[in-house]
Amino acid sequence: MAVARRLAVLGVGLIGGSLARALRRAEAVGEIVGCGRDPAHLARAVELGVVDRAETDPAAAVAGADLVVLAVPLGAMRAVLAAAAPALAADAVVTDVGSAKASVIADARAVFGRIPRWFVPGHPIAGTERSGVEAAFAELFEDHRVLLTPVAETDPAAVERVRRMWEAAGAVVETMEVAHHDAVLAATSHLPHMLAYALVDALARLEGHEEIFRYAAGGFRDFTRIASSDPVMWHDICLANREALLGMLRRFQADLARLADAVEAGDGETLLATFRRAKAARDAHVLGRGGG
Ligand SMILES: NC(=O)C1=CN([C@@H]2O[C@H](COP(=O)(O)OP(=O)(O)OC[C@H]3O[C@@H](n4cnc5c(N)ncnc54)[C@H](O)[C@@H]3O)[C@@H](O)[C@H]2O)C=CC1
Ligand SMILES: O=C(O)C(=O)Cc1ccc(O)cc1
Repeated sequence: MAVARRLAVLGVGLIGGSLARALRRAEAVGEIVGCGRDPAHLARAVELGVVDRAETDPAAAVAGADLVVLAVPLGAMRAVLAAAAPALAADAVVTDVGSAKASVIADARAVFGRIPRWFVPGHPIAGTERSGVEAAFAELFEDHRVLLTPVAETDPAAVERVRRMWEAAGAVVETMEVAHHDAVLAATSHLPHMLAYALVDALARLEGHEEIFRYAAGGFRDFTRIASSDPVMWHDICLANREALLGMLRRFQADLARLADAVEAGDGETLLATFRRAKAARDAHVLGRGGG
């Protein structure tokens, strides 16, 4: 089913590239125009067949497009949207894929002086620790959730178009209130990334860290995979979702301090109770066992 005549993807990396691949595979779009800063990366995106045509100027990329996806790091959203704004077609629907939503909405308000009715904030809850167009694949969003966070000004017809786009890419779309989205993602995604980065950094700064990493077991690899994620992207997410993330970090600090106290005091009961609670919660909610 066609979702766009011409799709413009601003930022042809892991997410923009995967979306382009998925929509092409579904034969859901006519032409796909990619936009980025680096001509070499763009040439590669064309060579790989991810986009049909590439532009380094966002205005040139969105000209004549009826669907525009902003897929740049959060810190670049405002500048890219501002550069594209003068060339947006009257019938264009614009959406984004940023990992935090209030900041992108503030960016749209800053660029247009209000939240445009055709702007639909969105976030695919799917990704990997890799980045760049080489890492993009069409199946990335299959059976994964995409959260759309429309505001009072958003046109329901625009939300519907973006919903159809993600469904064509194989995703399951839900809507969520903006602040709630940012609070939930701070807990489930942003905090875990901070913990993985902090753990690897702490160990990497220990004397003899080569030996420590050499003997790291599977659990360490599982827990720290996401510390290989792009530092600039995560710098941007932390700063864009500061308040919600800080709340989770402070809460976690207090819980970790309680665990340290239990270790210091030899308080096995507290340790066992914590581990049992965590195992039951993970088995139920993450593994889907035990009625989660
Ligand atoms: N990586 C992930 O797992 C997920 C990322 N996101 C969000 O998706 C967005 C993109 O992330 P990825 O695709 O992972 O990053 P990426 O690094 O793979 O791709 C970003 C692309 O944007 C381009 N870019 C950066 N600054 C630019 C600028 N000023 N002007 C034009 N192009 C620019 C880069 O050259 C690159 O091609 C971010 O906002 C991120 O928060 C959302 C869900 C998952
Ligand atoms: O690699 C992983 O496991 C991720 O958690 C990917 C991811 C990164 C950022 C998002 O906003 C959503 C998903």
